[in-house]
Amino acid sequence: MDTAQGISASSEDTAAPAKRSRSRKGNLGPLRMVWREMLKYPGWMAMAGLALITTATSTLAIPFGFRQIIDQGFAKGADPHAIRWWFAALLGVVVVLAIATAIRFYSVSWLGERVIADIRLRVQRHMLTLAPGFFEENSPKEISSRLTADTAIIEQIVGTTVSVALRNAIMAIGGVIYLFALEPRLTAGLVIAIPVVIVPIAMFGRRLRAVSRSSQDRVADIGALTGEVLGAIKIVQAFNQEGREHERFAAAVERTFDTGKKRIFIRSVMTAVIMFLIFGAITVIMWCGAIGVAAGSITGGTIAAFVVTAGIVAGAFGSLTEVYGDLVRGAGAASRLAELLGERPTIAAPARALLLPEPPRGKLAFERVTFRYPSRPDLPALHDFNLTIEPGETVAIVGPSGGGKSTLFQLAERFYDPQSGAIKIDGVPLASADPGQIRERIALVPQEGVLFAASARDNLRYGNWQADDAAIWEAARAANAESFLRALPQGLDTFLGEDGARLSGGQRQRIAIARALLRDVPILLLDEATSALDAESERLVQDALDRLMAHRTTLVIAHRLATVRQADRIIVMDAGRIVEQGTHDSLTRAGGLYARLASLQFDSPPIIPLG
Ligand SMILES: Nc1ncnc2c1ncn2[C@@H]1O[C@H](COP(=O)(O)OP(=O)(O)OP(=O)(O)O)[C@@H](O)[C@H]1O
Repeated sequence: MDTAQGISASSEDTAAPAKRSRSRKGNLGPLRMVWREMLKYPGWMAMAGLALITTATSTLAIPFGFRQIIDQGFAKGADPHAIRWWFAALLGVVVVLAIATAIRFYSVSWLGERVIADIRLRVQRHMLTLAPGFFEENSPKEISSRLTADTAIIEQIVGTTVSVALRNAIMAIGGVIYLFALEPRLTAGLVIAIPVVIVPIAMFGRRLRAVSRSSQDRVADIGALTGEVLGAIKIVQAFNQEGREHERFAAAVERTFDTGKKRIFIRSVMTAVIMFLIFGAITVIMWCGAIGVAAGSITGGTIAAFVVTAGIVAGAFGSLTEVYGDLVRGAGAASRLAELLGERPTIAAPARALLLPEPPRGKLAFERVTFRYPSRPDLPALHDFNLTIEPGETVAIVGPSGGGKSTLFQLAERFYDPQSGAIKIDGVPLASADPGQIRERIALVPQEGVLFAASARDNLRYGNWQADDAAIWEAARAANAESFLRALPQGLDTFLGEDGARLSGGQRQRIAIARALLRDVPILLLDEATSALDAESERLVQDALDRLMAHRTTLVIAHRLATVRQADRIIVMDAGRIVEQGTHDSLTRAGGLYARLASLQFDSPPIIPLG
């Protein structure tokens, strides 16, 4: 019974995270990585190994003790002293078994938890070194699932499967030897019976696993659908689509129910078959044994010991049939994690990185830069592009959507390397410098102020963790963020929530500006927000930006008239090239692309060509 439950339950349990690991069947090689991680903890491995051997041997000692007790303890006129001794010994074995089981469970699970903690740390640290381009081809969602689902599979391998395999192998081998010693003829019969029991169980197990897997997929569909619909609740309600969304959800739920029904049906049949096979086998053994007892060739104790040991052996074989499948799943998970770890960063410091000159001047130059995004090799985002921005100069970039404005920022930060040409900071080509040092000199203020799910304080000093509260408030004041920050319920300790959902767009921008002010670097890359702010917010943001840009080299993707008016130079970009440059007045007079764009974009006050 135990075995039946054990096998059917584990067939289903192990199927839970199996969804993503159907590839690379039969290849256990990738598990070497997991083994290497385990070898870092030899003490724990030794303890787990010792406890494993102890539990397996003491489990086998129990039927041996039973036999002695039944044959000697229950016999008429048995020696009470001997009875006491045998029972005490049996209790002793049980105590050892209990303690060793606890130690085995703790040490093996500890190893499982530790190994996945180490793998997660390694993968995350490695991911942070990869260039952003990698995450365009490999979705962060997929990677995060590798960090959770795949590591959970490995945890199961280390924390359960390996221990189950070793313990059951010891018990199966030891048990069969003991059975032969007990009753060679009955054992021979049993050895023939074992496959009769195991093969159908294994077959059912496989079928059940497949169905469980699709059951998991259906559950995942429900999760995805819920996330999608609730995430867009305003659109759903605004378009009166509640009924339709409920129908879609109902269909997904019913599909899940149908697969669930299939799964529980297989499991019910499987339980019946397993019960019949196991109890049938026990009955047959007992029957043969009873004949032996009647003939006086076997004792009652031997029969008892035989049945208990046979149960243990059958259970052990049953568990071993599960192990291989688990190991294959684990190998799939390990290979996906190893793939991530094997990914080489495309952007890295050269062996001998040039140091940027001190003190920083803040000169930024693009020299004959041609660049295509790796995923769009046919389309040059920048084409033989030349631009030099002198220290302290403010250059505004304008141009139609897709013209290559944001690409300039991507390259200045060295998120990508151009196919030809060079980008230089203070005369040093970025490719020859350490990306860490380059980025120490640049502050990026994106269009949408990116906020982390953390306190206001941590959001402000992101990138300058040494900043104390006085410095934070000073930056907040300069960024016109002080008053709303002071009004937050717990001041700087207020949790800003995921995506800073508790702040308005203008407030988020001012936090991003304060963050850049706190970093106090010579080069500023500023992507002005396109979203319209009300007049008061606009004034506050503009005022904050003026302070931020003062004395810094600034490259600004401009969306406001005030910005282009103040810029030392305006660059007009189209299709990856500079098509015009000059000041607002000169470009407006020229009546080219800028004049056209400006009249569409900067609606207040209207631009009247001066020419
Ligand atoms: N990550 C990317 N992968 C592939 N192509 C890209 C990527 N980012 C931008 N592009 C392409 O490169 C070209 C330049 O894009 P870029 O984002 O620099 O334009 P932009 O001027 O900033 O546009 P917008 O004003 O709409 O933000 C476009 O054709 C765009 O489709």
